[in-house]
Amino acid sequence: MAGSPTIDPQGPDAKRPAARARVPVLLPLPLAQAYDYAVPEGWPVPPPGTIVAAPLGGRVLAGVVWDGPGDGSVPEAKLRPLAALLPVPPMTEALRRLIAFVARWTLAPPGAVLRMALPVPAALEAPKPRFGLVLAPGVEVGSLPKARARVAAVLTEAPVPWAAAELARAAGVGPGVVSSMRNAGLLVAVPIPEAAALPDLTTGSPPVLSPAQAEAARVLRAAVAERRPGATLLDGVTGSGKTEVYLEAVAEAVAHGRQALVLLPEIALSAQVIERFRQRFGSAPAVWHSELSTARRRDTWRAVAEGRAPIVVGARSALFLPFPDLGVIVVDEEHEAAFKQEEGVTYHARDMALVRAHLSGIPAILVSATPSLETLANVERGRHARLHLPSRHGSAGMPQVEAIDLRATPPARGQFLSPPLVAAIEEALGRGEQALLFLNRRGFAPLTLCRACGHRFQCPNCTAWLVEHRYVKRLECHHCGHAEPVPEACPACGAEGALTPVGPGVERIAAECRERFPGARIAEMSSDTIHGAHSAAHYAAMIERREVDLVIGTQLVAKGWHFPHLTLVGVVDADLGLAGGDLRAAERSFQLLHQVGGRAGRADRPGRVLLQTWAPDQRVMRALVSGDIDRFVAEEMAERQAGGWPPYGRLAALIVSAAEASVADAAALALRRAAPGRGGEGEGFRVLGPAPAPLAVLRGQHRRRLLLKASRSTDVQALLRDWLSRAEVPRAARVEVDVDPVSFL
Ligand SMILES: Nc1ncnc2c1ncn2[C@@H]1O[C@H](COP(=O)(O)OP(=O)(O)OP(=O)(O)O)[C@@H](O)[C@H]1O
Ligand SMILES: [Zn+2]
Repeated sequence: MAGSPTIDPQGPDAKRPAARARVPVLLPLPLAQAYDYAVPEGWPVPPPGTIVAAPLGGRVLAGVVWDGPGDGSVPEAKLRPLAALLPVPPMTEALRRLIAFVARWTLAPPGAVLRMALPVPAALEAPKPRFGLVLAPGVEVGSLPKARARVAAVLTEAPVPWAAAELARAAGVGPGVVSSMRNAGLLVAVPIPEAAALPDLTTGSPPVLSPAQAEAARVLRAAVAERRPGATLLDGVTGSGKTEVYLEAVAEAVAHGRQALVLLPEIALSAQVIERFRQRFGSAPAVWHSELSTARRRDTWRAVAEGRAPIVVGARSALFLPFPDLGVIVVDEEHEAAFKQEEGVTYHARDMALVRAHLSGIPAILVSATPSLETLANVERGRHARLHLPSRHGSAGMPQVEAIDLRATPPARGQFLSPPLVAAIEEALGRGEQALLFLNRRGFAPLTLCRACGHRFQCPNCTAWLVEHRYVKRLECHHCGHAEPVPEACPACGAEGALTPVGPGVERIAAECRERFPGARIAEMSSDTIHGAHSAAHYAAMIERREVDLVIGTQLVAKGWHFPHLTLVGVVDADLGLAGGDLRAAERSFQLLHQVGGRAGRADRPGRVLLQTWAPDQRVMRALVSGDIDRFVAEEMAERQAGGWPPYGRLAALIVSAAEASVADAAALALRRAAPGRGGEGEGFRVLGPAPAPLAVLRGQHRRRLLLKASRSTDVQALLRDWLSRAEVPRAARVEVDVDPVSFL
């Protein structure tokens, strides 16, 4: 051993205490980085992904051992020790990398993203063991008095742990009998295993697919079976069976013992959709959305983490659930703006679903009858594959779409349904079929004014009119929730009885219909009448049972529903979505109206769609009438490309807000001055603004917007980070960053 260095165990090092292991822990708070913690002596060093409890200030929080070296800035002596290792499966590397990616992409602190992945602290605690009663060994049933014998008989017949109350009920005795038997040692408590059985997903039945459906299903099944990463657009007209096809991909994942995640816009998470899963698989999927109770969230989160939930159907936040072994991600209605979270971490769930699938090395399926231009551009670039279903299933054809030119056949004064639409409704009702009138505006009238002095009712907190809601007799702001009673007299001039509603909301259309079609049974469907999945299901069932003739609704009824007897769709104001200069106004209007129209004639009777418009020659109207989606997309793409707008360019918005207009202006100006490049212009990018946001005042906050417009190859995040670090924004102002904005309010 001569020459080799040796370590003297008695050397000076031995006298110092062994260096304590330290691990970085990311906590679910808006923190930019993980903090270091000491691993208490005798503990194994927890690997990245371990869910731990760690002290911060005076409290103890659940966090995740993070990747990479810690920041190392805290001297060892000051390092606080971990409080506990929590009894939950570790967070997978794919999910940790997703969190890091979302944080980088949206410029949100990683801890704020982590919070979305640890949304129910209660799920991280060990489930409390539950106990049930069984018969003590050796008890002679025959020797017991009558009441006790009845209890013993139940337990002999069904020797499983019983809850005391249930046992008493089953035996037909009072609860006192059970507790006295327990005290006497005749019954003993044993732990009840957690209700953890995997649902049986084999009893449902798939339909016989058409050749086109079967071919699409085959391709998707193969991708899932082989764990082939990459995204596929599954498109096809409304009612073509896209859902049936992606359910096959889900079935394939489940057959391989892997999990499947299906993301839906919150609004589409209806009982009807869940029922489709139940029918296909024989068992209900796990459901995840914002309305769940804490208990349901805790159970579902744990079931997912422990691999006991093979299929999860959820709104965008389901993207951050702790799947140990995901096999496929489906994003249904992928074009929906609702996938973008607008508050807090402003992420786009469709885009980040693609990231999660990529990080997990699994296929993603994007589903839509009217795909987003973003997705279509990715198909064009060869980044996504595409499967197309060309026609409606079975005998159902596409509905016939016609525009009603309001200039030629205007509604009568003070009314909103034109003579041709009224005639079509009468015909449909006369045939015993159902009609749907669509208007994407809640309430009775979007504006109230005084005929005497012209006073308009405006929200005191927002740049917005107050909307009259006649059933509750209130004027409401749809942005901040401000509400006030409708006054008798004009607050400006004092004139009485001079207040006039201007324009229609669904309540006003319903009123007009009640007058015009006195015998018709009318259902109004908007978020004023429908509170949550339960009441939506109630309405849907009434419509299915044909207890309703005429449905009047907002976008709540536009999507996903399948009502076989509904043959006529009337769009009250087809121009509504085109107002305002939003980049995506035409695209979104087309998608929405096409979806609404797609509710007509889905079964054996032909459907008809009537669009009331003042501009029948407008591009969107022509596209809807001709049904030529490809041409519309080509025209829209050409415009975006010419202007360098998404999907051919990139955008990021900075929204400045402050209680004082002058502070908002000063902050916006400071940002403008610090803008990257020369005068806000550089290689591949340009800063636009500041300008007052379309909602210049919202909830009492004055708002200004700046827009960074860049080429696709520009590193927008790097520009933004550098920009924000240099800008000296007054403390009283707030700056929000929205990368890839979807809303321009
Ligand atoms: N092969 C099939 N056999 C029997 N029924 C089918 C088949 N394909 C589709 N259907 C039925 O046709 C209707 C429309 O299908 P589905 O909802 O899957 O279409 P979709 O393309 O997802 O529609 P949308 O885009 O409007 O949501 C459903 O009631 C579905 O059960
Ligand atoms: Zn308001």
